[in-house]
Amino acid sequence: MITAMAPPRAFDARIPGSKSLTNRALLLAAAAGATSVLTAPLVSEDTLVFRDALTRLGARVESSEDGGAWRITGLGRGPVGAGRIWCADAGTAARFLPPLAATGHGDFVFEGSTQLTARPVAPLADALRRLGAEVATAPGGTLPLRVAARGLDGGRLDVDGRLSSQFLSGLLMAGPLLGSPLLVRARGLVSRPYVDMTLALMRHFGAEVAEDAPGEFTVRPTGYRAADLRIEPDASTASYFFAAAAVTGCSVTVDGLGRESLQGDVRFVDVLERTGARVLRGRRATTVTGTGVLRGGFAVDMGEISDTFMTLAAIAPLADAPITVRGIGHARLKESDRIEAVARNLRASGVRVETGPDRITVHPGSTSPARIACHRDHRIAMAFSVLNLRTGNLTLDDPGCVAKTFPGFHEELHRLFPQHPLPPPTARA
Ligand SMILES: O=C(O)C1=C[C@@H](OP(=O)(O)O)[C@@H](O)[C@H](O)C1
Ligand SMILES: C=C(OP(=O)(O)O)C(=O)O
Repeated sequence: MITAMAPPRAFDARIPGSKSLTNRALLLAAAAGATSVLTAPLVSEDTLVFRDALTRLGARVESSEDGGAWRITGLGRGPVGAGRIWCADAGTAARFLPPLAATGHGDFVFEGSTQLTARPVAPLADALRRLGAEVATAPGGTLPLRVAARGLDGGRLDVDGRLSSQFLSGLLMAGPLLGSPLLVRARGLVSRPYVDMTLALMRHFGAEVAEDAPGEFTVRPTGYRAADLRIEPDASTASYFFAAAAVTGCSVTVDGLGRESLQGDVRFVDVLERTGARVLRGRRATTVTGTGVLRGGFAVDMGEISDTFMTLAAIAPLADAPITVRGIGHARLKESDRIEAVARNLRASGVRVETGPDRITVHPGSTSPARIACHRDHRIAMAFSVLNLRTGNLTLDDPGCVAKTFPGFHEELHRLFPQHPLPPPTARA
């Protein structure tokens, strides 16, 4: 007798817009001379702080009545005036906005949270100084960063890209507002797909930028043209829902995130495929179907998609053999030292873990009850929530920190997987 297998339960996950696309599009629209409309922008701490910062720098941003679109009327040049600009926890604000400010005229001071202040901006400050800008940072090369702006000419520039790609992205986006062409060469660049996203969006807003040789760019001083853009769902955020499919043996589809996505993190599904999940890559949607069993016994370089390494590392104890992630040294400089944060939390729940400067190996094992230390890092909270769908014995010390990129994370995970506990309203974003 042949018995038909029941098809896996299938869900559509509602994933909010990409942070990286939203903040780039906000900046480029604010630098353009007319009005641009962004549809389906991400509404979260990182994008609201970026939007407020641009408003302080002189752009006008209005929300549609349902909040589903933002209308941005840009300046057509760099900002003029003076002000203190609050960047909160947003690396994109701290690294994209100072180069924009340097192309204007006035006095701008960029400040951030204690967490953001611990993250480097020195390579960016150095690059701006070499272009002739007057820039000061705190003694360790961190925020607060002050720009005394009086317009900026282009020129030839080497940028250190080993710690973050955001320095290069920020400089490239300022390029069309300079007085002459900018030729920039990046050394040791990490997170390359984010630079491709920068180039694609700059071109969408009318810029002329070319990659003359790998890592060498020319930006022409054309200014920007207003343009409309629909923001794709965030691929890093989608990784938690795809991983949830893999560990629970169901099927999760994210609409609007297809194989032509501008986001490198869409490649996280290739890594899940190595664990045995089935992946369907459509032009406009991606589906992951899991088996509930994870195949381990491999090493993978996630240096280009490092925001998703914790999604894999957190579920790795469920695999049948060790999993090693390498190439992720720069993940130590994000909202937390992410290699240490993942390792300590897994060890606290009884899992064997080894780390190196740019790698982590997680061994199979069952987890004992533990309180997960989030370090105010949204991705630690979201990644360990996926592991907990299977183990049910983990609690987060700070569930509200997901608000940096997905304030509704707990509600959406709970809607699809009711075993995910909803934190009390006071602990939520
Ligand atoms: O440019 C961007 O939008 C980003 C670049 C990446 O940072 P690094 O270049 O510092 O790795 C990524 O981790 C961050 O979440 C967003
Ligand atoms: C590293 C991150 O953010 P950012 O650098 O933009 O603050 C992130 O969202 O994982």
